[in-house]
Amino acid sequence: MVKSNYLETYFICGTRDVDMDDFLLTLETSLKNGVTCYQFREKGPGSLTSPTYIYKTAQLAQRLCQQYDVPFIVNDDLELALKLNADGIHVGQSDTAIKEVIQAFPNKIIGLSCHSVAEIKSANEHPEISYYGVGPVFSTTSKSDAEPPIYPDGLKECVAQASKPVVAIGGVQVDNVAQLKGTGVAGVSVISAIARAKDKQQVIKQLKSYQ
Ligand SMILES: Cc1ncc(COP(=O)(O)OP(=O)(O)O)c(N)n1
Ligand SMILES: Cc1nc(C(=O)O)sc1CCOP(=O)(O)O
Ligand SMILES: [Mg+2]
Repeated sequence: MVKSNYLETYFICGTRDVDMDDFLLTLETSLKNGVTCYQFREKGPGSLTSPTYIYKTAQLAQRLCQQYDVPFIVNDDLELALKLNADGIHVGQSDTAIKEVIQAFPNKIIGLSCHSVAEIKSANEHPEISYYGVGPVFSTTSKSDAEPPIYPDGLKECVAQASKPVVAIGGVQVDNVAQLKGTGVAGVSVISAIARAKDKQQVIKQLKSYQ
C-alpha cells in the first residue's frame, strides 16, 4: 500500500551519481533518513551498460526499498519495470509513449515529466498518470539535456493547471528549497542534493522544509 505522502522527498539515483561501491549504501542511508520514494535512473556517461548488471543492481535497490516500505520506481525502461514488477515507472516526453506505458503497466505509479503549462494540459488528458515531474526548476548539472530552468514562478503556473500532484525537479538544493514554498508542490525530487551530501540525515531533513 503506497503512502499518501510518498512524493514528499523523492530520491533519484543511479550508480554514476555516486562512487559505484557506495551506491547501495547511499540508497540505504537515504531510506533510513526519510526519503519517501526512490527512482532507479541508470543513464548518462559512466552508467552501467550490461542489461544483466542493470537488472541485478536494480533488483538489489528494489529489495532495499521494500525493506523500508518506500516505492521503487524505474526510470524510462518499461521492460525493466515489468520484469522487476516495480511499484512504478517514470517517463519523459520523448520516452515510451505515455499511452503505451499506461496500457502495459496498469495499477502502478506512473510519473510523467512536464516542462510547461501546455505539457501539463495535455498530460491532464490521461487520468491514469499518478504524478507530474516538473522542471528543471533551477539549473542542474545532473542532466546534460535538461530544458532551460522554469524557476519557482514557472513551477507555480504548472502546479495551478495540474490535475495530479507535482514534484519539483532540477537543481533543488538545501539553499534554494525554501523558494518552493507557496508553489503548491507535493514534493521535491533530487539527485545531487542527497547523492553528494556528506550528512544525508541533515540534508534530507532540510529538503522537507519547502512545505
Ligand atoms: C520525478 C522525475 N521528474 C522528471 C524526470 C525527468 O525525466 P525525463 O525527462 O524522461 O529525463 P530522464 O530522467 O529520463 O533523463 C525524472 N526522471 N523524474
Ligand atoms: C533527472 C532530471 N530531470 C530533470 C527535468 O527537468 O526533467 S532535471 C533532472 C536532474 C535532477 O538532478 P539534480 O537534483 O542533481 O539537479
Ligand atoms: Mg526519461
